[in-house]
Parts: sequence; C-alpha cells; structure tokens
Amino acid sequence: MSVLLGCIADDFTGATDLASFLVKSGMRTVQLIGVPDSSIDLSEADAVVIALKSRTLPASQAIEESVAALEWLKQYQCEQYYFKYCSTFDSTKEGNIGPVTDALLDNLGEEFTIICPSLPVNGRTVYKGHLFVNDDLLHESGMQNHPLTPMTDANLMRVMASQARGKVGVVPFETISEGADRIKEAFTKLAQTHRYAVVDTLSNDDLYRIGKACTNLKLLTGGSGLSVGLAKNFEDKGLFNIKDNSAELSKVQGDAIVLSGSCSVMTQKQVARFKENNLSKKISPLDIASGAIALEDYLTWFDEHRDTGTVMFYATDTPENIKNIQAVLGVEKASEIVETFMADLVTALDNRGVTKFVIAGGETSGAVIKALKPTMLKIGASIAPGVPLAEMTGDTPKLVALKSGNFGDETFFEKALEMML
Ligand SMILES: Nc1ncnc2c1ncn2[C@@H]1O[C@H](COP(=O)(O)OP(=O)(O)O)[C@@H](O)[C@H]1O
Ligand SMILES: O=C(O)[C@@H](O)C(=O)COP(=O)(O)O
Repeated sequence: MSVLLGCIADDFTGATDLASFLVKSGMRTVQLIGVPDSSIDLSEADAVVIALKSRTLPASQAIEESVAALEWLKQYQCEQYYFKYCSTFDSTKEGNIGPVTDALLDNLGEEFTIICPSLPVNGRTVYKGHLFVNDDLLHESGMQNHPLTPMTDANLMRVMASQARGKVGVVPFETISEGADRIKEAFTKLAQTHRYAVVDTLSNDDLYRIGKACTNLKLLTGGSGLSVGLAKNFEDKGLFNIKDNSAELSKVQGDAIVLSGSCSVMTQKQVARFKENNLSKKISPLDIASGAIALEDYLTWFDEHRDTGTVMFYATDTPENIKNIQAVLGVEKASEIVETFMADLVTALDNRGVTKFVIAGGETSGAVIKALKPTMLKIGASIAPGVPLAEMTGDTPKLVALKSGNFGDETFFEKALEMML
C-alpha cells in the first residue's frame, strides 16, 4: 500500500508540529531530517514528513530542495502531497511559500491548491482571508517584529499574490460552514480562474470539512492544522486504522539544556520564567562578532555550572535590541552568527554528554538538529499542542523538544524537561 500523505515541511519545528498532529490523528508517521540519499522501507507508514530548513533560503534554493523532496516522495505514490509552512505564514518578501507552491504544482502537473495556515487549537484562524493570531490580526500579533520573516500584512490573498504566479481567491466562512460539497463546488468554480484558494477556518470542524472537500486535490498547502482534516478524510474512507501512534521513547540518562534562539512574544516570557529558577547565559551576536567572547567561554561556564541543574543558553532579545544588532551586523549576518554559534555549542555539549535538548525557534532548531545529524526523529507524546517530545535515533538515543516560536505556555521549558526525565 502506498503512503497516504507525503509532506514537505519548510522548517524543523514545523515538521515535528505536523508529525505530532498526524500521530495524534492515528496515522503512523515517519519524520525524516532532509531528503534521504536512497529509498527506505515505508511499508509501515501512513504518512512521512521531510524536514527542510528552506523557509528563509533564497527562493531558487528553496524550490530546488522542495522539489527534490517531492521527487523522493513520489516514489511512494502518495495519495496526496502536503507543503507545510508556518501557521503565521512566515515568509520573506520573495517567498518562499508562493514560489515553492508554484514549483510543486508544476512538478505534479496540477493547477490549483489551497492555502490553509489555520491552527485553531493554537489561536490561528482565518476569516475573510485574513489571518488572526488569537485576538489580533497577524501584523499586530508580534509577528511584525520577527527577526527574519516580519509579517506586516494579515491579508493572505495579498501576501500570496505578491510571491506567487497566479491569482488568489478566497472560500469564505459562509461557504465553509455549508459543508464539504459546497466547498468542493467553490474550489471547482475558483479553479477556472484562480490558482490558489485561501480557505477561511475558525475551528477543527471547519478543517474536517475542508479535508473532505480536498479529496481530489493532489497538492495541499498549509499549517499543521490542515493535517487533522486530511487524516479524518482518510479515516472516513477506511484508508488507515486509527490508533494512538505516539511512540514509546527510550529512557535517556544524562544532562539536559535549554537553548533559545526564538525572539517571539511567547518565547520571551518562557525565557524570563525559566531564568527565575535556573542559571542561564546570554548569547550576544555583537560580542561574538567582535571576538569579545568565544565558544570556549561558554563551555567553561557550562562545566562550572552543570551540577546546579538544567542551564539555559539564549539569544532571545527584545524587538528594539534585535533591530540595533541587525543595524550593526545586517539582518542575515546577525542570524547566521547566532545559528552557527548555537550549532557549535550544541555539538560541543553533545560531546560533553548532554543528551536532552529543549530548543526554542524554528530556524534555531534547524541549525542545531542539522549539527547533531540524526536521520530520523521518533515522535512521542505531546508536550503542548504542536510540540511533541521526540527521540533522535542513533547509537545513543537523545531526546529533543523543538518548540515553534509562539507555541506552549510560560511553563513550557519546565514541562518539556519533566517529560524527559
Ligand atoms: N539577539 C539576536 N540578534 C539577532 N538575531 C537573533 C538574535 N537572537 C536570535 N536571532 C535570530 O532570530 C531568528 C529567530 O528565528 P527562529 O529560530 O525561527 O524563531 P521563531 O521560531 O520564533 O520564528 C534566528 O535566525 C536567530 O538566530
Ligand atoms: O505552523 C507553525 O506555527 C509552526 O509549525 C511553525 O512552523 C513555526 O515556525 P517557527 O515559529 O519559526 O518555529
């Protein structure tokens, strides 16, 4: 039997977010880090998620990597393919949501897909094509201050049209609430003149209706919420046996660390909260760039303090400070400095016997996990919606929690560490 859902995620937290929802929906899910060199046995899998770090790459490179992932997935003749991006539609001015969607459509010989970032359980909803984060429009939610992908427009038709090749329409809430048949009709009508349909979504019931209406679409695009609707559609068609598939993860001994490179509103609260009861060390891109501090200083500090409990390293800063740092170093350079430093730090900590990693931030997780070089992640129980406990498979099992910028509540770091015991 072929794989039902072949997924390409544009960052690492997004990939575990999606895998976590698929597993919770009862699908046996394999999560891969990058595109494997050869085929693997997926006969026991209902879904496969390939994690890329393509969200902020130049568009041409993001296209190349995403199409390579699709080509690899196509050997399993998946029922549907799924391009997973952020529930806050994080993208640079040039993309990559638009250009990658276009390239995937072309590759599959398709001419129409949906745009569905909604994740109601985490407060992301779409109404009249406008994206809300809890009570706020996207551009007033804090996402306007993202270091790499500031989102300054909540109108998804406009954002998508500015990046993509074709016309963008909307299937409004009134139609969505009338059920799958009416939504399907709306898709058929829109597809005559448009290439993408933003779908209004306020609840999981809407996602179920949308999932059913998408049954004939080969490519879907969205946040992790859409997976709930797609899984329900497969389940209703009797295509898989539903059961809780979250894996039993290994019991792992060894020290844990928290590492935060996210500067989101929620991560700032989580970092502040964790600092109240744990030792921490700040990572300053300006000091790294000037040579005022070096990796060795951090490792010495870690060696001196690892017995006090779990320590945290963080680059997390306020929007004002980030702007100042970027003004000196440049936007991309500042991120690159932080990400490279964190990747080196984690590699060194891994060599010092750290086996549990709680990481905040999508780009940050990508840099760090790439440095640790697992090929696969086993998805365990959910710590918070969209953030599972995961195990890096390999000679020595290690546990990770990859937290998307705004996910989890203020006590997330403590909760994740508790679940790693
Ligand atoms: N103090 C800082 N100055 C400049 N850039 C920073 C700083 N701290 C973090 N960054 C960068 O900001 C980006 C945050 O993105 P990411 O890790 O994806 O977080 P989120 O999940 O909140 O989107 C990363 O590239 C990170 O390296
Ligand atoms: O869809 C989401 O919100 C997440 O899965 C995600 O992609 C978040 O990205 P980061 O905030 O960059 O971690």
